[in-house]
Amino acid sequence: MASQLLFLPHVALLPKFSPFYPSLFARQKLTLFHSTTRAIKSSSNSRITINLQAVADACSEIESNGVTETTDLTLRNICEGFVPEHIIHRMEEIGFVFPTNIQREALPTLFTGRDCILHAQTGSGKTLTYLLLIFSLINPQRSSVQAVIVVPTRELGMQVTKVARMLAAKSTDIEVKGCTVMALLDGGMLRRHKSWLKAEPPAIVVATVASLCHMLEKHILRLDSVRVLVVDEVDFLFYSSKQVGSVRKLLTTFSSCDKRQTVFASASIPQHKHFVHDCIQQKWTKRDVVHIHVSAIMPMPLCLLHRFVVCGKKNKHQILLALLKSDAPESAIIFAGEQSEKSKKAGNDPSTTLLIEFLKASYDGLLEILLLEEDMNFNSRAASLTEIRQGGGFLLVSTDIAARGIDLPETTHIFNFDLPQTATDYLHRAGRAGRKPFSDRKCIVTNLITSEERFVLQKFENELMFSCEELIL
Ligand SMILES: Nc1ncnc2c1ncn2[C@@H]1O[C@H](COP(=O)(O)OP(=O)(O)OP(=O)(O)O)[C@@H](O)[C@H]1O
Repeated sequence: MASQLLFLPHVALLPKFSPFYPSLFARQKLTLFHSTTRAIKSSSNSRITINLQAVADACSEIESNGVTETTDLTLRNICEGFVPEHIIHRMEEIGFVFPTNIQREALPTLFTGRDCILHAQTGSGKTLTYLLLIFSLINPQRSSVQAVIVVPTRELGMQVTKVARMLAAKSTDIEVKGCTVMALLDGGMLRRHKSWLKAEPPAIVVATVASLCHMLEKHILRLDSVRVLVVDEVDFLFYSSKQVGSVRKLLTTFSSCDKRQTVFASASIPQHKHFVHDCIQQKWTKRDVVHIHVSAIMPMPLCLLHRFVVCGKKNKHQILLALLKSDAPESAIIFAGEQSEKSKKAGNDPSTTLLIEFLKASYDGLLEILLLEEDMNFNSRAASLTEIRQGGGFLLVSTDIAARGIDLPETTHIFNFDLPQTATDYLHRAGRAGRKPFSDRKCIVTNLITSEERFVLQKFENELMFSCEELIL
């Protein structure tokens, strides 16, 4: 570990216009971080180089200096008295024993009933955080919808539903009424859901915005009894021109912030001060909403190593193939850009199709080659993810549809075959790897870029405060 080098820009060198520019408190922590690190070497390219072991040491020092404490506190210690015993028992059976930083920092505040914005790195366990709050509040004896979780995609909805159902499943030795969880997602059987909602409303609904609003507009579902409303990947929903109107309506017209506890979650909340201000002004949350920002000085998980390879458009496929051979990932996601309207009109094949065809013809490794993209029908999309979750290694070729929230912990490598559009997209794509909270395994993010794209990658590095090393093949 100590031999790995990591580059972290000095606070004075961070671009102030960056949406990820840290708050004053975080800047003070970053300054403290720099001053406590002895492994600083001067560098000519406006960056300082820090030994990774020193980073880890300095972090725990900062953490014990008021950010988080490293104690033997368990999730049970935090949840007892709030979350029913059978849920705590299930949680431990599944293997969730010690809290991650966001769980340790957020749960005590959530249990006081305050609205919260959970802002923490990818793979840091935000899902379990808000689910534990939900289980602390709902009463399975009551036949009404008591918690709603809004997600941007069907895939993320299925995943959250699965975790909620796993926690709610009755333990064999404990007799309790089970709590029902409905997945109300785009592409689902809405007619069946209508009958279910009328006959016996589930306690928890996990929904995509369009399906949820459809049910609300048709008065098939009401939010009167909802005690918690969670919006996961909140920045994505607010920045999506298709969904933002419905999300606002959901937060203010279909229900009122005074009558519910509101929780927003994401690894990226650009302009977060502005967002908190909007939350209060627009009555999306109560006035005393708490912004819980974990790892404010480092939005990117430390377990990710970033590198780039400069290549021409013509040899990109071959370089990818060479990297797959030399890196031998356990499982990998290859991100390709979405096809432009212009390219569609010209009758070109999308980048994803070309990649899949190339890999099927040339890759002779053991990993299964799979595709996930918006243009596939919902059944094929589900089939790809089911295949992945059945085990065995995979090479998933995908657009940004797989970049948000999808949890495939066996992913060790990310390849940006095409660079993402924004630093936020980079953060979420990269964050599909390195998703085992207590593992010190390093995962690799590789960017295949042309020499002209180097400055775009540099911009992402500055905004997200990480550094990419060049790999010369
Ligand atoms: N306390 C815990 N102990 C062990 N593993 C945990 C714990 N909490 C969560 N995990 C695991 O960590 C992984 C990431 O969790 P989760 O999907 O909630 O991350 P996230 O913060 O929502 O990430 P993203 O921002 O990318 O959506 C999951 O595989 C989950 O099972």
